[in-house]
Amino acid sequence: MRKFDGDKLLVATHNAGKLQEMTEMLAPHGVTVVGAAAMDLPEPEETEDTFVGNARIKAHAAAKATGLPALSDDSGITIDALEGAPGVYTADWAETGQGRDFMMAMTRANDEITAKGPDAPRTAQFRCTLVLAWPDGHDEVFEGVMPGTLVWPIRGEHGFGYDPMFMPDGYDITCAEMEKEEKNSISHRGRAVQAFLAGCFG
Ligand SMILES: O=c1nc[nH]c2c1ncn2[C@H]1C[C@H](O)[C@@H](COP(=O)(O)OP(=O)(O)OP(=O)(O)O)O1
Ligand SMILES: [Mg+2]
Repeated sequence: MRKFDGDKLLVATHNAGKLQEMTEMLAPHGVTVVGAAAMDLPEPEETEDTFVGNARIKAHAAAKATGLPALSDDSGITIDALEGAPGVYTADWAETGQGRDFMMAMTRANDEITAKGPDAPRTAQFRCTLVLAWPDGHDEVFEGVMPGTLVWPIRGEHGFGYDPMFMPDGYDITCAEMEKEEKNSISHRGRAVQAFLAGCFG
């Protein structure tokens, strides 16, 4: 596996919540995170139908544009009662034309599960694929999963996206009720970052 040997890492995301979590998780390892917006990078179209496909698009676009290694994150939620939906379309469910509305997206998720009947499982997984791409076209892929249950009504003010409806296995609070360190220690993104650190450092 190719090593990352810089001290500044371009994280190819326009999502402020992801960027904050990456910064918190990588700072203790001496890595300074720079986001896509700070580098004036455009937001590429995510035209693939897999997490790894879209993560590759974002990482390679940023690496080519800057000449620096770039780490992207493609993530989302897979709901068992909905055969894995919204999956790679997790962000699309929140799209309104005037920005994203995650209350609308979470309501849709709850409504679609409820429509499956009282016995439908409420289990789901948060999934994260990280791709580290270099300007020469090489890349490395890392994945993380967090299993849990979708609760209704939503609870908590922390985090972002679907955090207020996601209760990780082994917890009786949602990701939006956790301290950020706690979420990072068990989350899909946290697990993928651990794999990245184990694979690309040292
Ligand atoms: O820890 C999480 N807690 C709550 N919600 C989350 C999480 N992780 C992903 N999600 C949801 C919201 C996000 O909008 C979508 C991913 O969509 P995705 O295209 O990968 O990210 P994005 O468009 O927000 O930012 P970008 O593509 O610039 O990295 O899944
Ligand atoms: Mg996106």
